[in-house]
Amino acid sequence: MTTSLPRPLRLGTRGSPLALTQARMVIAALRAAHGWDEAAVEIVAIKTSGDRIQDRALAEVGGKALWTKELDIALADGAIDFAVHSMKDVETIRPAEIVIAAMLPRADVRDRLIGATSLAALPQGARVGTSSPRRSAQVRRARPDVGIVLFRGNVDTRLGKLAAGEAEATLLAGAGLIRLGRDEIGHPIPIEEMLPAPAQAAVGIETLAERKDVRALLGAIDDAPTNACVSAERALLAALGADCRSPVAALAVRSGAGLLLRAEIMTEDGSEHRSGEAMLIETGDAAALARRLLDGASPRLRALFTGA
Ligand SMILES: NCc1[nH]cc(CCC(=O)O)c1CC(=O)O
Repeated sequence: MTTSLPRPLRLGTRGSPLALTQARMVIAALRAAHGWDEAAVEIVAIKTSGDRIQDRALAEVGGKALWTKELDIALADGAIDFAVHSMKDVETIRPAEIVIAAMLPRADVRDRLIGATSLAALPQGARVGTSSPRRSAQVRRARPDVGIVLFRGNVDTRLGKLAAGEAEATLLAGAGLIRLGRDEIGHPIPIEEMLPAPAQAAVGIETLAERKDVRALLGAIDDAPTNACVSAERALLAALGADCRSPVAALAVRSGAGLLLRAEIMTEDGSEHRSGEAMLIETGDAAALARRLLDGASPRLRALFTGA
């Protein structure tokens, strides 16, 4: 490490078990890439607004930057050198002074159903616990008889609610379960049946644009294919003008030399739905897909978005 860098480097993260696990994965990757010792990076856990609000759907709270604001401030203040996030929780539009410097290799992108082996196997009229407008829409589309109940909190809180009988089933990202060492939990839902959230299963690292030294160190652990796919999904979100209230699913995968982007917009009750896909050849192709989805949407579906 050069002398201009603080030692230890301070890694900012939320304090949830998943966030801390992801932070340790980043430290392990940095140590392997740079040959650092154990003391090179220190974890600074910071509570975000999203961690404090447990009783309402986040979409209802409607606040901006629920999972990042406090970490953004810590970056700006120099209290931390970089921040680790689940990319799924990072707003589409970031402050100009912050850059996404690296992403770890993406994990399994699929959602998992816990409590039944498949959506089709859910009992008639079952309750499914989720706070995600996307998951609600996808479940209701496949199973209009199913009721949605609000489930928030970290993985253990949600599993606790399920065990307490507050719902017959719940949905969680497989990536989180795998990273937490809970790979035995739940049944993966094929992406044809439930396209994941944009940026699901990707861990990103942000720092200040002006911290060239830190950006270079982080760049060494960037997984370029993950970064390209997640960036395409985020470009689609930006073009849609999606916010946390807009049910959107999107997944880019490598296809030949390029990327194939699949996307879906829907109303939360699952009654309206549009999906499409595009090979991404040029900059702007993700935005063109967004426009195509919105152009064919009903006024009610289009009203959930502000873009294109
Ligand atoms: N919104 C919460 C959140 N943010 C990231 C993950 C899981 C890990 C990931 O997708 O990277 C989760 C929980 C979940 O959706 O089950």
